[in-house]
Amino acid sequence: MNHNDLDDGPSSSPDRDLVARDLVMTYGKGRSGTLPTPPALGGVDLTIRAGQSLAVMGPSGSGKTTLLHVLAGILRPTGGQVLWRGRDIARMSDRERTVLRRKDFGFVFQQGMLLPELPAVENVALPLMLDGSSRSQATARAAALFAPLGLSGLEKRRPGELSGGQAQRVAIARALVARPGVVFADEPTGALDQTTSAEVMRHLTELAAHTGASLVVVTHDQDVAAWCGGVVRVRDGRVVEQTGGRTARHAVSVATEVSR
Ligand SMILES: Nc1ncnc2c1ncn2[C@@H]1O[C@H](COP(=O)(O)OP(=O)(O)OP(=O)(O)O)[C@@H](O)[C@H]1O
Repeated sequence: MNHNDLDDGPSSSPDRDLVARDLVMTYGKGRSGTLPTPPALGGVDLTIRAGQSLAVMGPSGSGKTTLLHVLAGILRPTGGQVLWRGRDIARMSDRERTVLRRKDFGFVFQQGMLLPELPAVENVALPLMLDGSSRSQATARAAALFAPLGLSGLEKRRPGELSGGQAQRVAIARALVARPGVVFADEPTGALDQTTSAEVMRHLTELAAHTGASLVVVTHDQDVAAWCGGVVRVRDGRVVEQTGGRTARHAVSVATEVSR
């Protein structure tokens, strides 16, 4: 099997750090005569280094998903900067942010969000085709990810014919196939049992580490967070603690396994 497309390995480059500076996000303005809405993010500074994997944890409503969406250019912050490759994402036009999300970022959501009518391999190939690859090229590159993710033989299945864990592994392949700089995952194992969840996290952290992508995972689950090299704790829209900062713990083992 040829894994040449995956063989760059993690590297560190300040140019590929994702940096948040004094991020503020306030939803709505609050009705006149009422108290102003408290900000969902109240001034967040955070650096996600190239190849680093970080879990974002915190109580419900603390601002985790808002932070992920602002970092990923899905939401425009009320204040502050998100710097990526020398540019401030927060100041980009909607069109530029759409292109950036397609080319530079990958996404894994709680429910895979796969297109139900397409076979698994075409779901994975989609980001490459949107970026101009031919169907045959895109499908070949997508298919090469199935074996490392333990999905051999499932290429032609529709999402409805996959288990929850298999569907999430297909979503992981789709998130990483275009070699993004950063992968954002919001509760990627929220719908899975503990064993399947561990398997999905193993694949997600291994593939991200092997391709050199940074990884940001929002989770309530300590076991899920333990797969990441660091943890950011958010409370009331602020980062109250950051620990760790390594690449994913399986960076070395995957390099061996995937390159075999
Ligand atoms: N679209 C929105 N409009 C208005 N307020 C919002 C919106 N989305 C989130 N909020 C508010 O912003 C705050 C942070 O929400 P967010 O979803 O980021 O928290 P969270 O930590 O991800 O929560 P959970 O763990 O429950 O998913 C909450 O007070 C929430 O009610």
